[in-house]
Amino acid sequence: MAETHLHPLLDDGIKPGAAGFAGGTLSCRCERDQVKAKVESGIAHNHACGCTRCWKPEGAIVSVVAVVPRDKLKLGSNADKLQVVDPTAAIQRHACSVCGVHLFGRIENQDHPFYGLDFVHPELFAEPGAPPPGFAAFVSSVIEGGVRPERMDGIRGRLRELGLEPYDCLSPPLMDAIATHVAKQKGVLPA
Ligand SMILES: N[C@@H](CCC(=O)N[C@@H](CS)C(=O)NCC(=O)O)C(=O)O
Ligand SMILES: [Zn+2]
Ligand SMILES: [Zn+2]
Repeated sequence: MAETHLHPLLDDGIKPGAAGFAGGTLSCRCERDQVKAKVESGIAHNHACGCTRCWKPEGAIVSVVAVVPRDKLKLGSNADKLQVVDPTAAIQRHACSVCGVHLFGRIENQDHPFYGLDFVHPELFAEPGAPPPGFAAFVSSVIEGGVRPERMDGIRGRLRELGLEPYDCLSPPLMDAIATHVAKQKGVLPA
């Protein structure tokens, strides 16, 4: 059977991050006039995402995406090239209108469980050492991106081999965090 290529950051095995990784500069992939943003923080919840909305490099089956506090992300040069991909989505993905890379995704709805966090793709950091992904989310969604359903056993098997437990939504701790937020909003749990 053909090898399963998931993403350039995953295909050769997952490399550990550097202890002191504290963010750096994200760049789009234009040959010139790159859009840049500075992240003055480490990343959290790094994971592979199989959904159709997250940016992935050409040929990848999954994206790799993590979060940073939104107040730690500062836009830099050529930010005027950014466009919001889908203004109706919960995550407003700011994409370079020339190369298509999503520089960051932002949640503007203050009631959203993940409000305050921006989504970033760690492979866009100039600096090495970002902590590696720890699980895989929205794995069944790769079918919506055109992957044949017969490949799913191979894809989930490869993710497990890499130590990335595959989930078809988010991981249990993140699903619990979302449910807790909703329960507090509804008043069934104390705020
Ligand atoms: N099956 C859908 C799932 C999309 C989805 O729900 N993506 C998740 C993970 S990134 C999400 O939180 N999306 C919110 C958003 O895109 O605004 C697809 O693949 O398009
Ligand atoms: Zn670009
Ligand atoms: Zn996604």
